[in-house]
Amino acid sequence: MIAFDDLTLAYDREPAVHHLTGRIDRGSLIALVGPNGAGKTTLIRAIAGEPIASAEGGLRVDTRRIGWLPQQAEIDRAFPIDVTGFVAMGLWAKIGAFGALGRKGRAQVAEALAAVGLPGFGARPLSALSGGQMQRVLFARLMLQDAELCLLDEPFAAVDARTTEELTALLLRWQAEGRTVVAVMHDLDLVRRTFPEALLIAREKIAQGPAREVLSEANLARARLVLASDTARRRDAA
Ligand SMILES: Nc1ncnc2c1ncn2[C@@H]1O[C@H](COP(=O)(O)OP(=O)(O)OP(=O)(O)O)[C@@H](O)[C@H]1O
Repeated sequence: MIAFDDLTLAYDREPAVHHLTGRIDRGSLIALVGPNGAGKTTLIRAIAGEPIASAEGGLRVDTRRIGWLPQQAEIDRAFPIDVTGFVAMGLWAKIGAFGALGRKGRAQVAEALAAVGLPGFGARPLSALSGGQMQRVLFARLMLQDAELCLLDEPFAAVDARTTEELTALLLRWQAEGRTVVAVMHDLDLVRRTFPEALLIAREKIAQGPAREVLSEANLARARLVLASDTARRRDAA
């Protein structure tokens, strides 16, 4: 589904992702992990098709049906829209941004809200949701996109244990439906428990494979070391 070929992504000539080679197979459920500043968000944004200041090497993504779940901080919750209107954005590819939602669309939105545990929340303004409820709403929108490739940036940040458990079950369901799911993750215990596969990066690739093996103490220590020495080298050069 995704192939990296000596991929380097940089801002202001500082590489955030460095000489990354590898692939993510169709149907994978994979966690993208690494220390702060490792390049995870940069990489997932590039996969989503966002232009990055400077890109070298190859990045191939084998579908245009991509669904994106941004970090919550990137969403303007004060925007005057209700939950139905927001979740319905997931249908834009089908009905267009200005198309009428219609009875079928409304039913699909209601079904998605029920699937994320928020039945009857459609008329609430976005600003009246808790953080965990907002995360469920983002999952509902992604669900309606019916994407082949689902990309999620820190989907469980600031979400309680029960919500995390319920939303994780959705990721597993999407994988069982044949979708490819890539999620930037910080909770390594959760990754070990629920993700079959992980890709650990520290600008460069540290390891990829079964999550429990990738997240060994030795690999995590190497990731921290690579990032710290890279950062120190940049500081000395500055
Ligand atoms: N828009 C930008 N302009 C310049 N530098 C940036 C920009 N976005 C990110 N960077 C830099 O690129 C590097 C990688 O950042 P990125 O956000 O991809 O890391 P991350 O692994 O997602 O980090 P975190 O776990 O802290 O969210 C960092 O050094 C960061 O400062």
